[in-house]
Amino acid sequence: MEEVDHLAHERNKAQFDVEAMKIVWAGSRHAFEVSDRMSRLVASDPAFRKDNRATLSRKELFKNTLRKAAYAWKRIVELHLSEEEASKLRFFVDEPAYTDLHWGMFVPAIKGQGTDEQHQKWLTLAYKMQIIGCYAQTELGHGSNVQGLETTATFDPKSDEFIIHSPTLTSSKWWPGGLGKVSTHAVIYARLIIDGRDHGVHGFIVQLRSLDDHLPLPGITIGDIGMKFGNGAYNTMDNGVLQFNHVRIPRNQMLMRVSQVTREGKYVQSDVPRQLVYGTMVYVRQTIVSDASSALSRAVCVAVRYSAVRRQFGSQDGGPETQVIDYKTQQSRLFPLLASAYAFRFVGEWLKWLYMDVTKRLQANEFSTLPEAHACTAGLKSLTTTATADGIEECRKLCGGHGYLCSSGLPELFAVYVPACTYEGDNTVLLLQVARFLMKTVSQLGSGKQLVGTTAYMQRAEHLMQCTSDVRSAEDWLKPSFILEAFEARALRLAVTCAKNISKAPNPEEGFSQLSPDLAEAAVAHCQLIVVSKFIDKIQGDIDGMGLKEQLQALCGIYALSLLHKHLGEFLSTGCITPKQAALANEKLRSLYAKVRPNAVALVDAFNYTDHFLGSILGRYDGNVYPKLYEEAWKDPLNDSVVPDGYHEYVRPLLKQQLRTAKL
Ligand SMILES: CCCCCCCC/C=C\CCCC(=O)SCCNC(=O)CCNC(=O)[C@H](O)C(C)(C)COP(=O)(O)OP(=O)(O)OC[C@H]1O[C@@H](n2cnc3c(N)ncnc32)[C@H](O)[C@@H]1OP(=O)(O)O
Ligand SMILES: Cc1cc2nc3c(=O)[nH]c(=O)nc-3n(C[C@H](O)[C@H](O)[C@H](O)COP(=O)(O)OP(=O)(O)OC[C@H]3O[C@@H](n4cnc5c(N)ncnc54)[C@H](O)[C@@H]3O)c2cc1C
Repeated sequence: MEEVDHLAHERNKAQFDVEAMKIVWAGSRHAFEVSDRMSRLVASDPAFRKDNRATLSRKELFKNTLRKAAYAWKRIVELHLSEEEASKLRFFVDEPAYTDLHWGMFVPAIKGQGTDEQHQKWLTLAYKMQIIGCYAQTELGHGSNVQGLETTATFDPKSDEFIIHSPTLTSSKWWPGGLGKVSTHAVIYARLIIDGRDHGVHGFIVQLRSLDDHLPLPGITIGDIGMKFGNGAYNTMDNGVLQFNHVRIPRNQMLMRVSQVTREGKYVQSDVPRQLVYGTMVYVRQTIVSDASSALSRAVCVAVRYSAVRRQFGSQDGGPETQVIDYKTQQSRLFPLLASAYAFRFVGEWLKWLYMDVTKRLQANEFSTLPEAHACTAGLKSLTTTATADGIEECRKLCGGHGYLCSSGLPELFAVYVPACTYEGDNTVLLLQVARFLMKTVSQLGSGKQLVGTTAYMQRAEHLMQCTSDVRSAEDWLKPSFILEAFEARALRLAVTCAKNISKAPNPEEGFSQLSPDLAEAAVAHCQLIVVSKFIDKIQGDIDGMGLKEQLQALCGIYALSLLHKHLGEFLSTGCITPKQAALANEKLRSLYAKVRPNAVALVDAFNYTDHFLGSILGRYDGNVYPKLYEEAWKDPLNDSVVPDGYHEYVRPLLKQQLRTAKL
């Protein structure tokens, strides 16, 4: 049968070159080609089928994930895929698995915190998957407060070993992905004790299970922590619990790049800052920002396509009803999310650059940009994951009732995504890290110290603290200088107000604690400024292709002005803009929605997602939603029989009883 593109009329309206936008979205032609090839490879292989996840039991689900992970590895080896291709392939398999932690945290922890000899020994095994590792930091009693971890690693000079021990119930490792059922090894974080002295938290490589029969090694108790939120979803992952009972490991299994313990039991702190023990978290937070753009763009792709297919009300003379995407309220909820997906993509690209830059500097023992890298990764991880989790849920609502069906793909996407607001640092805790960094920076204002990087704008404090916006027309709100000034002034004024209020407290710690809700808002304002400014930088760079710049300018305007609208109270109360200018911003926003409307479907096509990856009937490329939804309903196991199991036991007797009562 001939395939019909129900969205062809939408695609024909596009005013830009979609193929060129695909390259911009991917980051480069090379990145696009790799991504495109890997997504097709996965989509065309029935072994990677994923449409049955919601109906599997936990055990079936988990075994299925093990099968897919093994098969993915087989294909990676057979096809001699590069690291970049392999990681894209795993991404498109789209199923959380122990391999995420092996490649995403275990390997980077050893790379970042291990010595050359440790790299030689452990990375060689890990790269071939001859050992499988996880990242075991969090405990039952402490996650956010890493310095509060209780597991101990006591040096025994007689045997030249560390004794790893869980002294309390709350010191049980709890949550690490891959730990519960699969990992043979872990990088664990424990307090280093030498001669009774506590040297704080350090990383150690510990073997957990036998490489022969997979049983836990002596002294190790290990298991899965149980079902998590949602059907399918993150339950493909074996988040685990782990207790140590005086487990011995050789001294050379402490990760010794940051500090060392000698044969004699001497603790040696190198020039490298202690905070590098937290380095893996900086790396992963940076990857989480790019992942946010992937998750949000996926939900937005579903909601945009479905909003163009769905019609309600407004039929004139028996003609078709209105496409719901034409309702201004739908646009005002949907287009800021579309714009955010692009914004997070570009800020993620920049953050990757920042991370690579700081890594190069660290290798050359230059540590000055580490605090900024920490603040940016922490803050942007927090900002983008919060917005993405909320955005996925909004997309579900934008799809009305059908969005609540598993076959829309949105419930599972939400359930898989929402822990990103907690893992790798609770989002509020991370904002407070940014706030600390901001308070330090504000305290340096006027000291003559040159501010660089993302706080460079504070250098113009004198102007930004007293300026009022020069915006006179709605059109002015498209000028980057006006947008930037408003966002800079708001961020700086919120931070300076916090600093002033903290200084009134009996001591800075008490002040910080009292002001923490305001500090978190100041941190959000600073992070939003970063996203807006990186979007503007992107547009001002090399963008080739018909109509691309215009579309990106419109999206950038929508991102910035919808934030201005959402946080209007802050922009007005800090005196950065006037109510009249706020009204002009809203006027501009409305015209930008109208500009994006004919391009909306093409703008989500530019994500280049296969139907397999989207996993959504509502978001199908061809828009053929209704027949497929109808077809899918009949596949539900509940429809295997006409009369359901349980009818004769529980329904029939009720009906009979009512018949008897009726006769009486
Ligand atoms: C392609 C691969 C993708 C892989 C993706 C895999 C994803 C898989 C999915 C899930 C995995 C989830 C894994 C996890 O969740 S692992 C556990 C994560 N845990 C956390 O994030 C804990 C959060 N807590 C902390 O980070 C810290 O405890 C803290 C909140 C920062 C506080 O720490 P501490 O008490 O030591 O710090 P202070 O506030 O006193 O700060 C001391 C100074 O250190 C600086 N600092 C803090 N952290 C860092 C850092 N990471 N890097 C650099 N510097 C840091 C801080 O700013 C202070 O500096 P100052 O100059 O002010 O003294
Ligand atoms: C799906 C998933 C996967 C995970 N994978 C791993 C893994 O692989 N390895 C690993 O080691 N860990 C892992 N974790 C653990 C995760 O990193 C922690 O749960 C996370 O860091 C949050 O810490 P917490 O649970 O202690 O939260 P808590 O700190 O107990 O947070 C509870 C509440 O207290 C608030 N709060 C806490 N401290 C402060 C403060 N100072 N100021 C203001 N408010 C505060 C928080 O905002 C939050 O609202 C995973 C967690 C999840 C959910």
